[in-house]
Amino acid sequence: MPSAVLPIRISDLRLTIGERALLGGVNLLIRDPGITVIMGPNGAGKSLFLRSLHGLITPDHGQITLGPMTVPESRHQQAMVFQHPVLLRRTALQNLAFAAPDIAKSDPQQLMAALEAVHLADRAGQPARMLSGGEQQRLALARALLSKPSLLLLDEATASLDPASVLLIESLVKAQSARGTKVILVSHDQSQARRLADEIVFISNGQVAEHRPAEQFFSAPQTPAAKAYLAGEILF
Ligand SMILES: Nc1ncnc2c1ncn2[C@@H]1O[C@H](COP(=O)(O)OP(=O)(O)OP(=O)(O)O)[C@@H](O)[C@H]1O
Repeated sequence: MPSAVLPIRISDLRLTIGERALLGGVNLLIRDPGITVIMGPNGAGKSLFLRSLHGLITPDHGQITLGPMTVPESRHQQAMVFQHPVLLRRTALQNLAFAAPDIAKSDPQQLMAALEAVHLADRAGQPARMLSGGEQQRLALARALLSKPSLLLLDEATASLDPASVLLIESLVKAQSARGTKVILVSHDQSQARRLADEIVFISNGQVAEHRPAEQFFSAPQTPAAKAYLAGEILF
């Protein structure tokens, strides 16, 4: 079944701070389920864009609709994972219980199952903030998935993890996508984007420069900015 948040329509999204247009009129139509990877140089506006989708930032201008919903209306169907997870000073299990009090009351076994799914069942009673970076990120993902989101947003969620942790998170994200959750993730990691992406959105200077199927983007990028980015040339 297609995700309830599709299609995602973004029209003329603008955000200016001082004299700088950080988002300079983003237009994008995401129709397809699967995994959309957002790429682009540092400072291009990828995080601002993702945060706008999640309602953490209100742009000055423009519209976002997700299926029939506005951002506030779809918010309870969305979950977001950040590069640096924010966890409570409680155990791993208590972090999940706090995020999902209804489940904690009605079906606490589900919380243990969520920990098992991210290979953290044996860490249930440990303080979350004492877990390693990779373990904390797995816990953040388990927390995000508890709500069975229609839209999962990840902002460089694997940027500081070791290869095994990266692959585990990727496999969980792929499995969630296969269950019908629309996934939009920001990544600079070209190998990761090739492994995960159905399509690529390339953002440059606060605008969408390319939006194409992943294999086409990687084999024949169209814009000078995307060509330079993929070639590892620094863009300022
Ligand atoms: N609250 C803010 N006030 C002023 N400028 C901001 C603010 N938040 C972000 N910016 C600027 O907006 C630009 C885009 O930021 P954003 O975090 O979206 O970039 P990004 O594409 O995610 O970059 P990176 O790949 O480095 O994470 C950057 O130049 C950043 O400095």
